[in-house]
Amino acid sequence: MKQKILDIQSLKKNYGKGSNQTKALNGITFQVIEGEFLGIMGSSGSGKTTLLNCIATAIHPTEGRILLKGEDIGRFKGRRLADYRGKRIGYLFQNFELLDNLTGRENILLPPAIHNIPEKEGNVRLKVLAEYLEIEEILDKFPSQMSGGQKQRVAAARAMILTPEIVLADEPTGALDTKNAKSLMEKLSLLNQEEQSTILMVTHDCNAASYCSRILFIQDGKIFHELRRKYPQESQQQFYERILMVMAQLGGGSANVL
Ligand SMILES: Nc1ncnc2c1ncn2[C@@H]1O[C@H](COP(=O)(O)OP(=O)(O)OP(=O)(O)O)[C@@H](O)[C@H]1O
Repeated sequence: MKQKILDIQSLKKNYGKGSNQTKALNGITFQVIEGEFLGIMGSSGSGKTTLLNCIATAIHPTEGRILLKGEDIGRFKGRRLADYRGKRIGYLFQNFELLDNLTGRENILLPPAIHNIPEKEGNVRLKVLAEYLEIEEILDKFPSQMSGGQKQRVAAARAMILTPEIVLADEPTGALDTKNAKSLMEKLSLLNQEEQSTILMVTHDCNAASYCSRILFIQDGKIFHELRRKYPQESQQQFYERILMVMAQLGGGSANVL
């Protein structure tokens, strides 16, 4: 039986006070299972980034709990909190966030260096990831010498170098053209299948979402709908079409993705 990695329980987040208050998250409950590739979709302002920021411990929820393998992340302090942020979760940002003065290899090997992981161990993992992500040829280039797609694949290797329990991806295809977005999604999907890496991805992009095994749609801080890819009978194209239909119902901000 697969393990529950993340357990989000009745999560609420309010910004501001009184009449100026925004209920960004208004009671969100869901679980992420080991090896799952879960997408979070919703129109602009629906609460997706707030949710990701709560999981990343960048902000504190107003109410509710987030458990990682049964441990309440809201109680993590000091070393445990640093381990959670630095090792137990991996983060993939829309704008790559690579350090410009380091090569691809150095960027990827930064997390193991920070966490005192033996160099050999980091290099072994790097080799595996570089092959999956097809970045062997660009490891010694600087970010300024890479294309957007290459930067994001290097950033993906950095997010996964310490084999985190879950990878949080915030609009990872947002700054990529269609071809590079497809290539990135194929590689993330491969890593998800081959290594059973658990991925939680926020996206506006219906194409990117069609690589997920399940999608939660958020509206006004609540879960509005859930779609699950039907294996093996449903093709990715059929899943994509079902995603489009839900996004059309969500209206508003979704219009620009259709
Ligand atoms: N720091 C903040 N202070 C006040 N209100 C905020 C803050 N951050 C977000 N909000 C509000 O909370 C709601 C949810 O915002 P959030 O950024 O989580 O949405 P989102 O779904 O990620 O949107 P987008 O797709 O545009 O990035 C919005 O109404 C937003 O204006």
